[in-house]
Amino acid sequence: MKPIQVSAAIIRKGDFILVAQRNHHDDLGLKWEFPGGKIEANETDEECMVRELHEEFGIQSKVTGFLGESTHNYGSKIVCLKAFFVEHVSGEFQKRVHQNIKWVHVNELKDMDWAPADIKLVDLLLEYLQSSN
Ligand SMILES: Nc1nc2c([nH]c(=O)n2[C@@H]2O[C@H](COP(=O)(O)OP(=O)(O)OP(=O)(O)O)[C@@H](O)[C@H]2O)c(=O)[nH]1
Repeated sequence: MKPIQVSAAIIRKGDFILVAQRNHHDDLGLKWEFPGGKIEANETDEECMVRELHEEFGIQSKVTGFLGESTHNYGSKIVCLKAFFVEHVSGEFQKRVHQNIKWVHVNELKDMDWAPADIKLVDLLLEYLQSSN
């Protein structure tokens, strides 16, 4: 099975990170994720990131760095998630596709009910934040 390539955004405001809850109608409904989505043909990971954030929230953004990746086998599909640090450039966040979106303090990230592929990314993010303090 070929992994599905997905870009996921780490958007930070001080000690808070933007997290999104998958719509109850969707696969992995009500699990929390980092916003983003599947890479389309002829698109780089970074272009995908900016496009998805515009589609999902109506914002303009730019990718400022790469955190790391997590590959998870869901049985019916394998997802390769690449997490990027993203800066919010302009526009109000609008909740267009998710059940919920919220800013969560970094100390509370571990307590969220994450999509399984994201658990490794949360660990990478916490390590990164500890080492950059
Ligand atoms: N955007 C995003 N997708 C994630 C994360 N973690 C994770 O397992 N995924 C999976 O990666 C895929 C992302 O595709 P998408 O966001 O475009 O999702 P979708 O609901 O349209 O997918 P579908 O076509 O499988 O229904 C989904 O299968 C989703 O379950 C995450 O943190 N962010």
